[in-house]
Amino acid sequence: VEDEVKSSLINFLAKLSNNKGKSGLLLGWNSSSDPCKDHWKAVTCDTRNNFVRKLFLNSSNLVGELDIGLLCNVERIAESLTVLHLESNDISGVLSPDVASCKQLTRLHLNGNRLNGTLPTSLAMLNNLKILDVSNNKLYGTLPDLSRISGLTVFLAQNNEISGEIPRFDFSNLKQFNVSNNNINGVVPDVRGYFTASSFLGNPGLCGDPLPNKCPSSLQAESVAGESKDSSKDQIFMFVGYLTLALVFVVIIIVVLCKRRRKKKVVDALPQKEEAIEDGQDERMYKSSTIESMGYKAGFSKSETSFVSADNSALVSSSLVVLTSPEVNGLKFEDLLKAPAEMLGRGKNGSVYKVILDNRKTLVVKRIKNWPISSHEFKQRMQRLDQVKHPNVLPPLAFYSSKQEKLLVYEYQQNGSLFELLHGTHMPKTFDWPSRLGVAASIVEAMAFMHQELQDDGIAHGNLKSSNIFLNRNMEPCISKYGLIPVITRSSSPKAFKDDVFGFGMILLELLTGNLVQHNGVDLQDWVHSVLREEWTAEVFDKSLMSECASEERLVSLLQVAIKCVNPSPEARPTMNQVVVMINKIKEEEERSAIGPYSL
Ligand SMILES: Nc1ncnc2c1ncn2[C@@H]1O[C@H](COP(=O)(O)OP(=O)(O)OP(=O)(O)O)[C@@H](O)[C@H]1O
Repeated sequence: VEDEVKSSLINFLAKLSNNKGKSGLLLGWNSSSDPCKDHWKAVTCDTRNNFVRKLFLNSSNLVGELDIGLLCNVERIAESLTVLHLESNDISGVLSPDVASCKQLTRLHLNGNRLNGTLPTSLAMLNNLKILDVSNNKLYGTLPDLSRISGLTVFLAQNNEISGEIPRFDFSNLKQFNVSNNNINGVVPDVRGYFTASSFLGNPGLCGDPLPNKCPSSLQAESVAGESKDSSKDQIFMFVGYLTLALVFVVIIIVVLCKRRRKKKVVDALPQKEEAIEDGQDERMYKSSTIESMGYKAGFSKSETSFVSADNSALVSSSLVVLTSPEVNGLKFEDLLKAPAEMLGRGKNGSVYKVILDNRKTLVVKRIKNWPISSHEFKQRMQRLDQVKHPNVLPPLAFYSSKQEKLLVYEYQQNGSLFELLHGTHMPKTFDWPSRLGVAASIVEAMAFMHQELQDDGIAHGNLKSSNIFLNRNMEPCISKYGLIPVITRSSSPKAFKDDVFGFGMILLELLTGNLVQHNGVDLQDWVHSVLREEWTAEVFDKSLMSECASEERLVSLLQVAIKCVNPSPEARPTMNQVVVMINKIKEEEERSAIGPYSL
């Protein structure tokens, strides 16, 4: 490490410790040794190039003054320093605008000191910043506008003397936000339900949702007026945007109209009500309707429907085939048709409805249009799937098949999907590390079982993702929609099974990071790789896992399994059986550590 870097680090620490050069206080840093090669205390370096990466000077009894320029004005430091921990000391002084030169900073922890002055607006130039914690200081002045920092996930500034209004933030990106107990005034911006009142309380001049005190209408109007003034430039962009959208919309309508005209000529079977719903002409019909009223008479009449067992179903082509699950014993098509139905979702290949039967049993009917699979093959597949039952796989309960559409009936899962559990706004506090590991183990066990049973039939899951994993009434994972993919030719079949392994790897990454598969246009696996390349492994993990002190060793082991599963080359990915072995090993280690060494 160059002399300039060394002397700047020493001077920075000396100033923080009030120039009291006591050796203990200075952590033994001295100019005759090397911060990286001699492993200075509290310093982490990049082993490849000996650049200083992280400084851990938190809780170090530092009572001096902060001079961030001593670090950030040295190019070699500014270009490599990613993490700076100074929290829980007694440091005074101000954070100078020089901080902006430390461009690589991802975490800046200054909380729990006596810092005063205003946060510099130049903080907005720290494009890589993810965590900024300045809480519990004596900061005043207004908050800088950090909305340009797209990756900021934590902003904490509570318990200061900050005034002015809350500037713009991208609340959808933030995982933690707190400005409580300051002197902030004005209207709370639209936090879209991401944060509760506790993030804003203790600011007498602040009002509006989610705070209990409503804003006086004059203030509300002022804020709207203010916003509109600020956003005059935005409005021009928005106008251009809307114009483009309108044009696209017109083009789409023309294309849809042309298509519909062509379709009408070929198949004239769908009744008009159905078309209206599918084209979104009458949204009100979705709710409190029945499947029948939604046009499920399409292509067949009620009188044609009949209850038939799986065994002789192939003889009756236009009937609901009820499979062997006892839950739907005696289900008739009429029962489905007359039951109240609610649309849960609609994709490009069909829609999903929640149906409540007379006996209060709640089902889900998935309707798939134009699935390129012959009715014969579809029936064979459903009946094969019916033979292969696993407690963590949601079996199809019944199905209907015609040339244009297929219907599939599943049991409704009221606890929602794994996707909602991980990324929804109502995430319970209890989705801790042991539960996540348990969920991963159950999914992979079930998938390995299904693969083993169905490999010869060439039936893979085909779309394994967290939104297709539901939580049953015991909060155990249940894999849904197994095998709902186009027919796989024998030659492509091994790849489909390895694609399931990829899907499972992505679920592991979601469980470990708490992030979405796609975020701001970046694929989760690419993001994870980029963080690992930089040797910032701990930064990958979900903050809530870190804060509950989950074993980093086992988090890393599971991460390694995930990385193997998402290998770009399908052949290099492990089989589901191999993944089971790897995950069970981690689970056993976890269980051993929970029992503890003395209880044996
Ligand atoms: N068995 C079920 N129980 C409860 N909710 C369900 C069930 N099946 C689907 N849903 C819900 O219905 C909605 C639409 O389901 P669908 O399967 O079409 O989801 P999708 O993930 O958008 O589709 P795709 O997998 O084709 O991309 C989702 O909100 C899903 O959570």
